[in-house]
Amino acid sequence: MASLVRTAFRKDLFLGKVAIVTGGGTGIGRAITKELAELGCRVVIASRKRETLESAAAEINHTLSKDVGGAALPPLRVFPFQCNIRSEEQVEALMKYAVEKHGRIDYLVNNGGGQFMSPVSEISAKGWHAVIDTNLTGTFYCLKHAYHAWMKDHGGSIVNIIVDMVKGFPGMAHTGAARAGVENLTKSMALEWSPSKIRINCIAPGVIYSETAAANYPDPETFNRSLHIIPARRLGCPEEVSGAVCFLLSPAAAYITGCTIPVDGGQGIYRSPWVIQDHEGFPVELHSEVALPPKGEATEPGPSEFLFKALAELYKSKL
Ligand SMILES: CCCCCCCCC/C=C/C(=O)SCCNC(=O)CCNC(=O)[C@H](O)C(C)(C)COP(=O)(O)OP(=O)(O)OC[C@H]1O[C@@H](n2cnc3c(N)ncnc32)[C@H](O)[C@@H]1OP(=O)(O)O
Ligand SMILES: NC(=O)C1=CN([C@@H]2O[C@H](COP(=O)(O)OP(=O)(O)OC[C@H]3O[C@@H](n4cnc5c(N)ncnc54)[C@H](OP(=O)(O)O)[C@@H]3O)[C@@H](O)[C@H]2O)C=CC1
Repeated sequence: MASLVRTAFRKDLFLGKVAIVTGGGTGIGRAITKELAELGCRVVIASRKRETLESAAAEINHTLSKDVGGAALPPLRVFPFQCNIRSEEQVEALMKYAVEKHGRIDYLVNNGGGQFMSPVSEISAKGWHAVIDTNLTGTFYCLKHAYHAWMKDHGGSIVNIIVDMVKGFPGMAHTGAARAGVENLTKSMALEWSPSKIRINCIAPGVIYSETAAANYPDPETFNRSLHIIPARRLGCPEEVSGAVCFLLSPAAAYITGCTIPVDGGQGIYRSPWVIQDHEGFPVELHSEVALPPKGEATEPGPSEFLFKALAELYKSKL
């Protein structure tokens, strides 16, 4: 049976390599795991839910190519390991397992994470810590222990999955803060660890649909409602994040470190999903020589309509 895994890369790209993918049993992490394994890599998938990991590993192993260019590949290339990245002890055990059972850690993909929607004013201390501990501290534990267990002496390549938070992340500010922390940590690690030949980069996905991701939001239409902020005018697929991860891990990215690649259909350079409720406007607190014109109604969405009208007037006046 031909493999069910599609990839744009050479089939033996990661032959003989070992990767760890946190959150590798679902959504984006599952797509990354499938592609790495299809390209010959052995992949340890790590997260909290043992059953999810075990069934994902079995399903993926079943779909992979059995050989490359006529040479047989190991039939089992995905291995589950239960680990809560919020526990430093469990992360240390994960890295130990990878080195002892699989011999090396060439790649680390810090993908496990998540959050819930809430205005900042309503986030409890427990909820705040849950999100920071998962996304920022969990990533720190994985980085630190992959370094000590293997990469310090042998090099490696790391990809951290963050989010599109270039315009802040109102509505999910805790995760925006955590991921901005990861992005900055990435730059520090790129510099501190360059003598060890470790490359480390981030990918910032936009709105990527998967059933497990959507299940985290109370309204199933949450993702579709984001279409107006996406220039590509569709949601992203997990496989589109995976392709970028494989590129960053591969020798083709040998001169890339400390950077972030958005995989977001143009969302990052476009508008924020957040709607500012109209209000009377900030008070002018300085004495000004100008009197501002009376404030009109600021309706959203639609600033581009106003801009187009102004440009049309300008164009007409030049004819
Ligand atoms: C706007 C842009 C549009 C744009 C819309 C599109 C968005 C796309 C951008 C990003 C998309 C994605 O990331 S999609 C991927 C989503 N996947 C995930 O989030 C999976 C992983 N997530 C989680 O496990 C959880 O969300 C996370 C909070 C991180 C950890 O949960 P745990 O149950 O393990 O944590 P605990 O330690 O038990 O603490 C839970 C506490 O967190 C708080 N908490 C948890 N869920 C809560 C909730 N729904 N509402 C309030 N508070 C909550 C409470 O205080 C809980 O305490 P108690 O009150 O005592 O219970
Ligand atoms: N989908 C999207 O639009 C976007 C997603 N992202 C990020 O991409 C990553 C993958 O998300 P996605 O695939 O969409 O959603 P999923 O909910 O499918 O994936 C989240 C994964 O993280 C794992 N995870 C969560 N908490 C922990 C923990 N404490 N320890 C170990 N593993 C954990 C989960 O496994 P388990 O429950 O078994 O622990 C799960 O496999 C996340 O970091 C997410 O925030 C970023 C931007 C956009």
